[in-house]
Amino acid sequence: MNLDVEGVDVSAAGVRLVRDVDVHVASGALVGLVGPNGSGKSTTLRCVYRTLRPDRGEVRLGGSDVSAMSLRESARLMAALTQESQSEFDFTVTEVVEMGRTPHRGTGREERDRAHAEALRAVGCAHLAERSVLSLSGGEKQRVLIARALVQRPELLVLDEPTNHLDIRHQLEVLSLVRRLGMTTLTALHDLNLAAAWCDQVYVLSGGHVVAGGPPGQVLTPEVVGDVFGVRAHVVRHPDSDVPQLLFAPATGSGTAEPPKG
Ligand SMILES: Nc1ncnc2c1ncn2[C@@H]1O[C@H](COP(=O)(O)OP(=O)(O)OP(=O)(O)O)[C@@H](O)[C@H]1O
Repeated sequence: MNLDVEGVDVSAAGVRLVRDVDVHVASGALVGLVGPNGSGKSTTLRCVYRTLRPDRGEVRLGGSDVSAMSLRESARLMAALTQESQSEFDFTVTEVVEMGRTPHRGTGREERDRAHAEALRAVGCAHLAERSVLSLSGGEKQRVLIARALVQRPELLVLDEPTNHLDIRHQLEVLSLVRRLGMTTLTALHDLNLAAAWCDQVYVLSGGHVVAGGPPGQVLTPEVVGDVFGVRAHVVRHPDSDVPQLLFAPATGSGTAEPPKG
């Protein structure tokens, strides 16, 4: 199911947070939102999963305006893994995953148990079912939260920094899992190289506005990265996959010390 964010403006406390944001995610595509801190990535995602209401513009899922849907209806269609998703409560993994079934309450116990088991298997966490989430590593916790999103059986996955706090192996595991699932996915990512390697399309936000969008190789150029992030970037090709990857250095004359030469 495709997602279209069109001409979205959002304000809070009288301040415009994002302006005229257009983002399109084709059915089954993995699309990344990148940009500096405070550029509007989470705000855009919040409009999609409906914790913020745009002042102007529209969010459409499968061609239907989400604001015309009941919250239950849109919760059945999309699942979000947000910055606020981490729980500090002593729930078991199964209990956390069960929370994802809330929009489907009323379905039989058998179907519910099957959905939980399937989701935990998909993220490689079936063996953790009875563990307290408080005892899990950051990577395990993140995968359990993805399982919670999966039991919703959503058409759209919305992820806000799913690789936050994960070591490199777990970052790659989480993105490879998302890729394998083949679901329509919109994700905010800080790491430009992860976005370049895993996303079909990337949108670059700066100051609450989309400044570039398209395939990573066309969008994450030294010029765009230099303008938006204020650093020098060089593009190289990954020797295994040939995807574009970026090497960074402080902008000339930025006053930032150069790293020591080897
Ligand atoms: N409820 C709010 N009231 C006022 N300002 C807000 C509110 N929510 C977000 N902002 C501001 O809007 C801007 C965009 O925030 P947002 O969280 O979308 O950025 P981001 O790109 O996700 O940043 P980060 O990379 O730091 O997570 C920031 O300047 C933030 O302080």
